[in-house]
Amino acid sequence: AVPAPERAFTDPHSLTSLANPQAGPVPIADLFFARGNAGAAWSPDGKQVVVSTNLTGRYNLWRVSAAGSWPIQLAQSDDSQTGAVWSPDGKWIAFQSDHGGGEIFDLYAVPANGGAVVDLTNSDDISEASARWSADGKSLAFERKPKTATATDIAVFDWATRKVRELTHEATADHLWQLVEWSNDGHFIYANRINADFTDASAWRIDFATAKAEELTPHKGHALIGVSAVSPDGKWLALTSNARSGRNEAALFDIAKRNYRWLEPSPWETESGEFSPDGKQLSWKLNADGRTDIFLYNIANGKSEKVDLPSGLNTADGRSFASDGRLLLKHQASNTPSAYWIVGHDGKATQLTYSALASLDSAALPTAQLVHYKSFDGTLISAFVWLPFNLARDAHAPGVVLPHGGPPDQTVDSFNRTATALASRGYVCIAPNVRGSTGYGMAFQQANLKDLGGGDLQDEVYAAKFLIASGYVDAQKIGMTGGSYGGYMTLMALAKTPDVWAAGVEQYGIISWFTMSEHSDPALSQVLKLLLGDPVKDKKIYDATSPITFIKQIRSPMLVLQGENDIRVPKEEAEQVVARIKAQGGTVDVHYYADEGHGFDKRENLIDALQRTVAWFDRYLKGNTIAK
Ligand SMILES: CSCC[C@H](NC=O)C(=O)N[C@@H](Cc1ccccc1)C(=O)O
Repeated sequence: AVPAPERAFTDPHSLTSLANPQAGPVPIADLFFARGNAGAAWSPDGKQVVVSTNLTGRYNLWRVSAAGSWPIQLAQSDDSQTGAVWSPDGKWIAFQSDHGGGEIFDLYAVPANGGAVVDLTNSDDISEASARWSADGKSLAFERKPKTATATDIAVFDWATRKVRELTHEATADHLWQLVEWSNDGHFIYANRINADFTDASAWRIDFATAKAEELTPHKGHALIGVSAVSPDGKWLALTSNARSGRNEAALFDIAKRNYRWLEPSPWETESGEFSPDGKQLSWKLNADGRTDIFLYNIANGKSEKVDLPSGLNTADGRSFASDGRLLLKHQASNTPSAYWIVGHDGKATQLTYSALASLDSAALPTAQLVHYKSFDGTLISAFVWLPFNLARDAHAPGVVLPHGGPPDQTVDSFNRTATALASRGYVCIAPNVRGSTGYGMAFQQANLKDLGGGDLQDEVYAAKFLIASGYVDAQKIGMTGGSYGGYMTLMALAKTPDVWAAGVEQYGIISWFTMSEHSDPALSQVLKLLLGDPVKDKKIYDATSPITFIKQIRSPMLVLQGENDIRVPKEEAEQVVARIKAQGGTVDVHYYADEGHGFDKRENLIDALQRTVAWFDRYLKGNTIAK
């Protein structure tokens, strides 16, 4: 068994469908009129907040009074506007935007009181993103990646001259730089240098004047050590490191003495956040099996207090402290769409934004419950299960397994529109955190290395078995759907374990790691070398882990959904899936979304993709030809 935190095993028979006279199929469009939130930032005076939200069906910037007000749209575009940061003089908001999901971002700025948007970097072949203002407002540090480069570097934009100066020049092909923030005195920029498969990282300090970069956390072997903030007096770093236990742990790091003060012991992963403006507190996050809470650590007495928000997924988008110490946090849960909350000096949390359609009553929405089951080799797997209301335990219900992307990622207790749509229509859904997922320590995260679609696929199969063992689900009516690595898993599942699955919906999934290494973004081709080895020397591994090797065995109907501009899993993958299944006489359908990249962003496409998914499962798992 792969080592991971201890959890109690769940008897599948203990799952019990609740009676709920209010329950019924949630209209799919309503789920996407529950708007999303893609980042928020305080104004320097703490009176206003800028939010990236899709109130219009597009992620644009909106300004809202921190005391609560009707939101005012600052900028409009068909393309998503994210990463908003307010200039220190309060006059400008810088942000990033790409074209049609193609991930080649420019940096833009919009006057905070309204006015024309300025394209700051205006470069078609270089991506500029994640801007951070220097405290004097004269410079913006940002992450820079030319389209054909393997590495992301750090550069600075001079506000007065509009000139860009590159600070780092990554020499290896398999490392990238992640910008964190400036020191208050403007002398340094803090950043993380990370290897492309996210198994090794170190905190660095870059001298703004000379561009000299110094590694602050050198270490032997592989360890993930990342800085998330620097204290206002420049003495401490907020660090997250797995060097001590193999699990991410939040720590304070004394820059002069180069030593650690670990915050709170926990069997679960913890992550450092930001310092309060007075430097007395550090925020940190506890991730207990996919449910997260924010805590405030008092640096003087070493005690932590939990921020009082409802249970679920409580997160900080970065830059969450206002200048007077109030906190801006995001809360969501499986039956609650995300919203921003402000935590006052008295610790009381007040909801700032309301994004759900009034008709989406949490009490009528299926809620996810956390379960734990044993996989083929005894490894304990955590999963969220959505059990429909009013369901008879008669082994008649269809079931759907929802694999996540990554592979290093985690299904968390978020508002999951796919699971809600399906569970409200009688599908029992399960979203497992299979080996390879984050959140359970590095040994667990690396347990699918060079074995993609091996042990991790078996963990998905055991998720299906868990549903069947509950007594609710018909073993002949199990489907799978997921995006990216989740799409890969769907292809691998229907091809390698065809007896288990009656239908699949693969969204921008990978059919061949060989063609991926030719067509994917150069940075991701490097990732493949770390995950699988060299495509020529390690051909056997590439063959054994590519769905195309097993595609002849696919028997169940497959729906393919793909963005035209995806640079991570390019359209060639979807085209091969369709061509191969058609050629062997199988059932396959496909829909390509123009102006979409890796995942769908535009409301009409999100609605369309979920409607097609539900219709596919209604047809092939329930035997209905018309979707409701
Ligand atoms: C160490 S995996 C890094 C790849 C990246 N992960 C996180 O964002 C990613 O884009 N993953 C894709 C799938 C993929 C994996 C490897 C190479 C290309 C694509 C995903 O979103 O699941």
